[in-house]
Amino acid sequence: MVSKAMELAVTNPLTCFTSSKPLSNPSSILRAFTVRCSVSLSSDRASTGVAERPWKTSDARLVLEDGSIWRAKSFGASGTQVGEVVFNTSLTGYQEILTDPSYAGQFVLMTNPHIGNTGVNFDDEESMQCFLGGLVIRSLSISTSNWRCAETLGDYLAERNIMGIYDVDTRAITRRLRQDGSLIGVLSTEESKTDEELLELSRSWDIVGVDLISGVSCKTPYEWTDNTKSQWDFNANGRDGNTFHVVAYDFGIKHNILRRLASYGCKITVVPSIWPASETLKIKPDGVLFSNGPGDPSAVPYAVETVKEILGKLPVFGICMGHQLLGQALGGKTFKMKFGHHGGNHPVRNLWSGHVEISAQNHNYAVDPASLPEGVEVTHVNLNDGSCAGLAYPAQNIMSLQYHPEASPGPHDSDNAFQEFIELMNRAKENA
Ligand SMILES: NC(=O)CC[C@H](N)C(=O)O
Repeated sequence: MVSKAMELAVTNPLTCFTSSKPLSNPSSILRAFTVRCSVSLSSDRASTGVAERPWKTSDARLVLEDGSIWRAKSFGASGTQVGEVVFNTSLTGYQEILTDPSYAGQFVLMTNPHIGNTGVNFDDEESMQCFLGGLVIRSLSISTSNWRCAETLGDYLAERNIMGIYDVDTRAITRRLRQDGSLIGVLSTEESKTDEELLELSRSWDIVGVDLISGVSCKTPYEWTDNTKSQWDFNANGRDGNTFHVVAYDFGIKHNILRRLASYGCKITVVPSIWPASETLKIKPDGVLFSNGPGDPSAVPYAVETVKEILGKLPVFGICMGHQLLGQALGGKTFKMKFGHHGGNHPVRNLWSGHVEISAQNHNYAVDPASLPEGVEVTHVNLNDGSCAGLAYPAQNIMSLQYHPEASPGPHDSDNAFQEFIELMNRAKENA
């Protein structure tokens, strides 16, 4: 009997099924063997050292809330997981993406079809954990070839209990997300679960209105001392060597924000998302950074209150979630975008300098500039859709960016934003 979800999927022209039936044509068997044998070699290698079967058949499903069912092959962890599917257009840097806490609750679909070729190493992590819901890719590399590779991507995900699927039509899913907007999906390797059950799960879960930052923030304050390692450091000219003390609110902070601040000479105290503003003011830092973080910025009013209490008293810099919280604290509103911006190739115009930066982005929400009060300036605009990409309120030493000057992964065009924050702190110090 054809299930309801199957029926929906069959009637939907974009729905993709990968056959798990044995192939009858000998030349296609040979083709399948040559292509897939190596995949199973790489994923089976870790556990047994030998390939157990010549090719892997589809053993996983991605069920989207629109009723479409995408058959795929699993790697990493197995089980059933629900999340919001977003697509990321970065060509490189999957490990930084996997460890970006802002992806909590989301499945990241990489539009670059070839993933896993550099394996993973332990230097490129953006946090101590993978918080994302799962990884969706077209093709899992059959080998890893990088001098820093310490482990295969599949083993890394399995150890961290993160599900991955490959051999799925990521272009078709991306086109659907662009057309209909981000969709909730369920990834499952459990044959015992029916399509209807998975569809029901996808339709009963939501990411809007949920506080996700409390699940990824540190629990106690700590000092950060590492800077960008000398072999990777760039843009070192022009740093004035002054030391500024920055309190960084960890709403899911990426390590490269901390590395870049340290490289610019900052001494950094990282504090949890619920750290009271009064405690920050007591420390008397030179400036405050409000970090990136996952989820709906309008679902964390306590963080907006903290930002409000600090505004006007110290120079502040907001990045992504931090920018959205600042927008709200200044009286503005945030809204959910259709499918957001996720990738390392987003053009942004700096309205003050006129320069265009190619930027790294990862957000599903944005600040509505029309909701902002007089005096607050939109400083940067995303050139793909005209959305607000940066704000400033010079009278109160406030600056913020919707995107990622720390990149990681992504181009370094926007690194100068850290220098601007240094100058903001410098001016405030001189005028004090
Ligand atoms: N990278 C981030 O800080 C993400 C911000 C916010 N959670 C969004 O999705 O819009």
